[in-house]
Amino acid sequence: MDARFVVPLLLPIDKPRPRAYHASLAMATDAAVSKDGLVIPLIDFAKFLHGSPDERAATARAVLDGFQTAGFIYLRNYAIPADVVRNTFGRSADFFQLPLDAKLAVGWTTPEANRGYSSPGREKVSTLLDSADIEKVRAAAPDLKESFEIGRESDPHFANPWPADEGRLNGFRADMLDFHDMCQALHKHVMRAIALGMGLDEGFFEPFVDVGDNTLRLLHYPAVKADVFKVNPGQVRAGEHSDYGSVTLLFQDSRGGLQVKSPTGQFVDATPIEGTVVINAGDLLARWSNDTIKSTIHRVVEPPRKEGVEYPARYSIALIETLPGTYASPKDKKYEGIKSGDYLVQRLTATY
Ligand SMILES: O=C(O)CCC(=O)C(=O)O
Ligand SMILES: [Fe+2]
Repeated sequence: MDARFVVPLLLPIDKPRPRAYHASLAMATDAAVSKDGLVIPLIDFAKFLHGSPDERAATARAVLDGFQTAGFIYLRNYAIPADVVRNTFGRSADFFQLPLDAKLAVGWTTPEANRGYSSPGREKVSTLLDSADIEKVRAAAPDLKESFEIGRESDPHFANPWPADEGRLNGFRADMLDFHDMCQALHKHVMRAIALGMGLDEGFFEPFVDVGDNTLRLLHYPAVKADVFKVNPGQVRAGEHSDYGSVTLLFQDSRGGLQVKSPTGQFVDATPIEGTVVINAGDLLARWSNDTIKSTIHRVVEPPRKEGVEYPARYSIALIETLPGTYASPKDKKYEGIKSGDYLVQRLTATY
């Protein structure tokens, strides 16, 4: 994991915005979610990728505004072809159908490596920071999920453990690395939009994201008896948490269950919308932006359609990227500098 120092920005990014700014936001976005004071915009990213300078600027401001208000956005036309996303979901299902011992053979080892397979119950995401506290909630209600983490393939210190390239898993590694590359390109465009939205040079973040230190995370929430959620009221598929990195790209299937905490403290459904990717800001970006950007709590619970005795499996794929520090003047600075790699290891150590 590459360790980079926090770079404080000296830019007043929270100046009152002129009226025209809000008018341009209205043009660039619809709402994907609007409930209990939580408005998550649905943004046409083609207008950033291929639009006129005015369209690009308005889209960049909409992206930043979404991260500053909800902490979440939905993008459509984000330039990863739909059949590539579909294929990646299919390959992910192939992986999780392997026998348990084959998956354990490529098991997750350490927070520093953060690569490999975690069986159901291994990881407990939460808003807690202390390992003993997390252990208590894990024992009471383990997360009903399994995952496979894929890190940067060219990392000089850590190698990705790959399942044998045969049978159903033939070509799995190549497909995952291709998808990892496409996500990394999208991540860079999103960071360019954030920079432009902030009034910075578009390439401002490039030196911090050029290495591509990100984790592609395949997630499988197995089919589960519906009464599991009734017997244990604290039971969830993934506990409430915020993400650790800069931004997370989240591809979800059509099952539903993802919920985002509203400003009034209610969990609101982040309903899947075909052809979109959900993107949320993580703790490092919040910290780095002096909390002008929100790292919003979210979780995965039983699906909203509560018919039948068993809920079908849910799959999702997340790309999590780490990053380095925005404050108007040194006295406004809320956090000390931290290396992104050290921060991630600190959080992962408590979680596993
Ligand atoms: O599976 C999902 O929809 C959410 C996953 C998530 O929040 C995470 O991996 O951080
Ligand atoms: Fe998350």
